[in-house]
Amino acid sequence: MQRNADRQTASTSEEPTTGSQTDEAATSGSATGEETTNRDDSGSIAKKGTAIVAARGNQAPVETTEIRQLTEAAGYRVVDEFTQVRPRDPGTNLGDGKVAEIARRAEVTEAMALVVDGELTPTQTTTLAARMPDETRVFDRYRLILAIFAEQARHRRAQLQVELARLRYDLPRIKEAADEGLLNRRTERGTPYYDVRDRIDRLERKLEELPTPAEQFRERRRQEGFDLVTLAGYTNAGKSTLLHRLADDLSVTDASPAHPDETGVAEIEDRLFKTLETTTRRATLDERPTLVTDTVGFVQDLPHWLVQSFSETLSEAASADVVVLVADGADPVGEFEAKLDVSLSVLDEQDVARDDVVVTVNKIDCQSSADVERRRRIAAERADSVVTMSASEGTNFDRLVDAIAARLPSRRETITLPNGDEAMSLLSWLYDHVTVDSVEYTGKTVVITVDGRPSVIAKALARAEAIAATAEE
Ligand SMILES: Nc1nc2c(ncn2[C@@H]2O[C@H](COP(=O)(O)OP(=O)(O)OP(=O)(O)O)[C@@H](O)[C@H]2O)c(=O)[nH]1
Ligand SMILES: [Mg+2]
Repeated sequence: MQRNADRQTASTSEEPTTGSQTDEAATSGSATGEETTNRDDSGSIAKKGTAIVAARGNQAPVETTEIRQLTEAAGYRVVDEFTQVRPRDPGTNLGDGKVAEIARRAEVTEAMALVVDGELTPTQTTTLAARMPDETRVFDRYRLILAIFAEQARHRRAQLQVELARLRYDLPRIKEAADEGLLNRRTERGTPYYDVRDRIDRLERKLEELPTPAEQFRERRRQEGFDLVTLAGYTNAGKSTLLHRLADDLSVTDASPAHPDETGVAEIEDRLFKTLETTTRRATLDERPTLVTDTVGFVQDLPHWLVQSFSETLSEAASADVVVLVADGADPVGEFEAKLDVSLSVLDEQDVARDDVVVTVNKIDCQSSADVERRRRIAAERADSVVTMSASEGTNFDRLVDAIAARLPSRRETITLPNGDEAMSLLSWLYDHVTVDSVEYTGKTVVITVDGRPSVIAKALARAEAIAATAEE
């Protein structure tokens, strides 16, 4: 009961029409502690029908590319767009005339959504919804992003994070709605505002208590001698494409995965936010066993509270040996530079050392060599290791692997063993776990030179000592 009351308070100010099924599921699932999602099996967002986007700017032309892409990422087909170059109208954001025009168009196109680029106040949302046809839901930019995240969240932890992000978004709005008299209902436990604040507190505690399988998994894998590489960067830059190229065996899914993410095959699509949770695949880089993790793409103008809610995926970067920052070389140069700066500062915030970052200028197949060079220089001003490449065509892929390998922690050692079965068994283990630079047979002994993660080399040396000790007995 309480849940419904909460739900209503959260939706009164923001969602004039009811939330989607998956929105409901994500909310109720976390409130009751059940694992419930109404996703379809493919994990994709169901097509929801048509949408109209509207954007306001201070001068023409008003940019609509990203809001259109976001709307498509949410599962809508954009049928029309309206732009407005006028100061913000306090009542409707867009102005009465424009709203009337949009309403007529929404009627004709049977639009299921009106997406306004920017932030709407609760009053504006209510007013806009009242003027649109009944079936047209009204979203602002952040509500739309939250809806995408809610639908894509597969695991319990991600679902809780999404709900927390939604509530953080709702809280100031609920307060504003209450102040404006749009909301004066009290629930049995208090005011809607305090109910939501309580839920935020509860969720934060719950998230703190939940074990983070990703962390445990990483620690174990590190012990086992895997190097950890994380792919980061803006949405649509080509991270998942690169993961496909780096991974060992994408067609095979592990029957008993050590971690739920490990079965995942990262989806590649020319759509924003295709990857909303991390996916990890095995790869062999310079003969070293590596785990490569694909992460959620950054998006321009993502508010801080939203970034915070997805800190877990960013923390993948912090615990990696190497972070490959994938930059979209097909972006216009100004945008390329701006996004690179934001990406690097996000990594800085996560305490990723610049030395551990390899910047890839991706999609060079889309640019002339002069344009590629311009972008390479911009990247080289900011990071020591820069590779220009095409993930989809494989151009310079080897250079990227070399650049990553050069940054993996390593220790070089020469191991001398008495020749025999034991030595051969250790040698085959070494081939699996480190780079074997040379093997020399000198009759009674085998001299092996290896290069690999310090923890693995230490393990190999201990095994070699044990073999030598047994041979002496
Ligand atoms: N021309 C060209 N297109 C590429 C290249 N690499 C990736 N793409 C395309 O760019 C689009 C986005 O690629 P993804 O790999 O899904 O991008 P992503 O960074 O994983 O995106 P998110 O999961 O949304 O963060 C797809 O259409 C890819 O085919 C490239 O080197 N050249
Ligand atoms: Mg992806």
